[in-house]
Amino acid sequence: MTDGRLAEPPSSLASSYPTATPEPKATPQVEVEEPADDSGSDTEREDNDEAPAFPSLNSAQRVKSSSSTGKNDAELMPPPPLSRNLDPNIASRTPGMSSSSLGVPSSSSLGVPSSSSSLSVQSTTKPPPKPKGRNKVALAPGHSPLDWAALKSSGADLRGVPALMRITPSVLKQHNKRDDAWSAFNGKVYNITPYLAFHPGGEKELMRVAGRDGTKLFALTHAWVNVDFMLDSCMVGFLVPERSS
Ligand code: HEM
Repeated sequence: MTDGRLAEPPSSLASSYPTATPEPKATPQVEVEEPADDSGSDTEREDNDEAPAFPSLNSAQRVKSSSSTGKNDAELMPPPPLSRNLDPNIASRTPGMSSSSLGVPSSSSLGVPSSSSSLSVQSTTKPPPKPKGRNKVALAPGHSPLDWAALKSSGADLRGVPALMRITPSVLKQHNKRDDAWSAFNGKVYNITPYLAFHPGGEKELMRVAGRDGTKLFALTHAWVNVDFMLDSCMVGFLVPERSS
């Protein structure tokens, strides 16, 4: 059995661990005066009252490791981040903080306007502004752009004239009815009657240029539309100035 002496380090060992336990000689000098009824060897009793070192100074735990944790640096848990910028907790991020340090492209680099917070979600519920002066209409069945492409390449006569003509503004003006509508675009005159029901902007809009030069209005509405390609099979001639007589 242990009698307390076993836990007491030999004087040689104690001197080799100066910081592990208080100096054995310092404390006993104080405590030896307090117990008055103790008998026997004073020196031994002083040592017995001393709390044993735990783990024992010569224990296997102490021997096998040079550090107090028994683990080397590689086995230890890494220290907490020094800066909260590195904190993966989203709630701790400050608004507008650069996210480049987190490996995330910043909103400004993506062309996304930043609001109060770089992490805020941009609202996508706002509808885009409706362009003014433009309004597509619902085309009747069989009158889609594909249907028009099929019709104009079918070989059907969409011109209504045997050959291309020289057309003056006064002559053009005579063709301003729905069933006989001509219009000039970029110096070329087209029979627009066959295209009326296929026009995505509606018959009414297209009839605004019937019997006159529609170049300006066409360019103001949809300059990207290729009228030459759309109405090539409807061409009736070229717009020329009035004859001076
Ligand atoms: C005969 C010549 C014309 C042709 C071949 C033509 C053709 C077209 C085409 C292909 C579109 C669809 C455009 C798109 O989806 O981006 C369109 C739309 C439209 N067009 Fe024309 N167009 C002609 C003349 C006109 C004229 C003279 C007007 C005059 C006011 C007009 C008013 C419109 C409108 C308001 C739309 C609806 C645009 C939209 O909201 O997307 N078009 N047209």
